[in-house]
Amino acid sequence: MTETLRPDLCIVGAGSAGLSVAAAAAALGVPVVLIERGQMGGDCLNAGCVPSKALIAAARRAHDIRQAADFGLGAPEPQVNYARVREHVRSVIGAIAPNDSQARFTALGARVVRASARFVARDTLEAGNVIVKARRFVLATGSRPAVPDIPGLDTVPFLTNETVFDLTRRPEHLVVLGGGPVGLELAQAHRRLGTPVTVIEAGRALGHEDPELAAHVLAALARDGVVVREGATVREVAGEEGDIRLVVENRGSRTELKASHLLVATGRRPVTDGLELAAAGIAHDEHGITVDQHLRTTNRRVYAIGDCAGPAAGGRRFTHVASYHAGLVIRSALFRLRPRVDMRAMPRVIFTDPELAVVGMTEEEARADGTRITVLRWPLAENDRAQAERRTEGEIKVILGRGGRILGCGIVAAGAGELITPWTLAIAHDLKIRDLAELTVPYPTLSEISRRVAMSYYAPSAARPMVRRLIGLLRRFG
Ligand SMILES: Cc1cc2nc3c(=O)[nH]c(=O)nc-3n(C[C@H](O)[C@H](O)[C@H](O)COP(=O)(O)OP(=O)(O)OC[C@H]3O[C@@H](n4cnc5c(N)ncnc54)[C@H](O)[C@@H]3O)c2cc1C
Ligand SMILES: NC(=O)c1ccc[n+]([C@@H]2O[C@H](COP(=O)([O-])OP(=O)(O)OC[C@H]3O[C@@H](n4cnc5c(N)ncnc54)[C@H](O)[C@@H]3O)[C@@H](O)[C@H]2O)c1
Repeated sequence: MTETLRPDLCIVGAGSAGLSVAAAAAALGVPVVLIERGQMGGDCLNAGCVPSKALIAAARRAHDIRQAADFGLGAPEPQVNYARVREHVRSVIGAIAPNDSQARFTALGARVVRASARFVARDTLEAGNVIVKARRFVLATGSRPAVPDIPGLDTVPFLTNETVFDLTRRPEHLVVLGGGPVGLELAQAHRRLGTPVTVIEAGRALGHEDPELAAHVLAALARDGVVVREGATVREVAGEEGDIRLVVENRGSRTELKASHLLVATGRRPVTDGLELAAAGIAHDEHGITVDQHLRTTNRRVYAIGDCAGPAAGGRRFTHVASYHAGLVIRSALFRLRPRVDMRAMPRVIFTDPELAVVGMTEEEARADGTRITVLRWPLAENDRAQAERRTEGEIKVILGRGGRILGCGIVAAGAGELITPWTLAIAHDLKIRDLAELTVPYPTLSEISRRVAMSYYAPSAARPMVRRLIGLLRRFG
C-alpha cells in the first residue's frame, strides 16, 4: 500500500551531505524524510575517506617498521597480510557506522526510507511505496568514479574506490590510472603494504596543486618505490583477471605494461540516474546538478549539495564541503536566510605521507588574480621536531596580499592536515601575518613552522639600516 508523507524537508541520499542536513533538521524538531537506496553513510564511510584513511594508517605502520633502523632499532621486514588489513579497514568502518545508521537517524526523529527516489512532479517524489510531498527537497546523491573511454577497458576486470578496499590478497603489480588524490593516496598505501605500484597520469600528477608543493609528495612517493609516469596515455587495455595488459603512450612512444590489478582513479561523475530530474524541472549536466550560489536548483523548492552539486557549489568534492553545504541549506530552508557559497577559507588535504594541505589561494591563483603578492616559505628541515622524527620532507608556503593580508597557505608535512587549521582561521577572519608571528607555539612542535614562516616576513625589515639605527639610538637611553 502506498503511503503519502508531507514533511518539511525531504533529503535524498544518506551520505556525508544528506546526513548532515538530516541531523541538524531533526535536532531542530523539523519533520524530515531521509531516503537512501544503498548503504547508510554513503561513499565517505563505505568507500572513501574512512577505508582509505584506515588503509593508509596500516601502510604507515608497515613503513615505520621499515624505517626502524634509522632510529637504532632492529626490526624484520613487516609481514603484511592483506586479508587481516582488510579486517582492520572493515572494523574501522564498523566502529563509525553507528553514527550514520538508520537506527540513529530514526531515534533522532527522521523517517528513513530505504529505496531509490525519483521525482514524479515538481513537488512530489516517489521512493518504494512512499510518496513524499515536501515543502523543500535536498538532493545529496553524491558521485561515482568516472571511467575513461579507453578501448578494451570494459572487457577487463578493474578496481575503483568501490571495490579496492575488498582486496584480500596482495596484488602482484597494481597499476593505478590517475595521479589525483584518490590515485596517489592508494598508490602509496599499497606500495607500503608491499605491492609494486605504477601510476599512469595523463597530465601532471597532483595537477590541481602548486607544483612546488606537489614535488615534495612525488619525491616521497618515489622514495617509497611508487613509479609515477606523467604525461602518459593508455591507448588500449586487454587481458583477464590477474593478467591485464595496457598499451601506454608516452611522448610518442608506445610500451606495454602488465598488471595483476588495475585501479581506475580518474575523477568523479555526479550521480543523477533514476532521479527523473526533468519531471521536477531540475537542470543538470555532466558537472552536476545546476545550482546557484545559494545551492538552489532550477526548481526553487529543491536544493542540491555535496558531490552531486554543480560548479557553483564550489567545485570541490570533500566530506567537509558536504557538511558546509548542509549548514547553508539549513539556514536557507529553515531560517529563510540567503547565505552564499564562499570557498575562500575551505581547506583541502591529500593524505599521502607527507600530507599536502591547502587553504585559500595558491601562488598561481593569486598571480592570475592580478594581486601584488609576497610569497613566504619555510622548509620543514629547519624544524627541530621534524628532525627528531626524521620526517623533514616538506615546507610551508604562504601567500600574502597588501599589508600582510593572508591569502593562502600550503603545507607539505607529516600531519599537514592538522597544521592547516590556524591558517584556515586566519583566512576566515581576515587576519594579518602579524597575528601568526605573534603567536607563542610550544617547542618542539611542527606547529612552529607556522610561526617561523610568519616571522620571516619581518626579516628584510630587521636588516634595514634605519631599524638598526633606531635600536642604536634607543640603546643610549640605557
Ligand atoms: C577514495 C576516496 C577517498 C576520499 N577521501 C576523502 C577524505 O579523506 N576527506 C574528504 O573530505 N573527502 C574525501 N573523499 C570525498 C568524499 O568521500 C565525498 O566528498 C563525500 O563522500 C561526498 O558525500 P555526499 O553525501 O555528497 O555523497 P555520497 O557519500 O556519495 O552519498 C550519496 C548517497 O546518495 C545515495 N543515492 C544516490 N541516488 C539516490 C537515489 N535516487 N535515491 C536514494 N538514494 C540515492 C547513494 O546511495 C549514496 O549513499 C574521498 C573520496 C574517495 C572516492
Ligand atoms: N584527501 C581527500 O580529501 C580526498 C581523497 C581522495 C579523493 N578526494 C575527492 O575525490 C575527488 C576525486 O579524486 P580523483 O583523484 O579520483 O580525481 P581527480 O580529478 O582529482 O584526479 C584524477 C586524475 O586522473 C587523471 N586522468 C584522467 N583521465 C585519465 C586517463 N584516461 N589516464 C590517465 N590519467 C587520467 C587526471 O589528469 C587527474 O590528474 C577529489 O577531487 C577529491 O574531491 C578527496
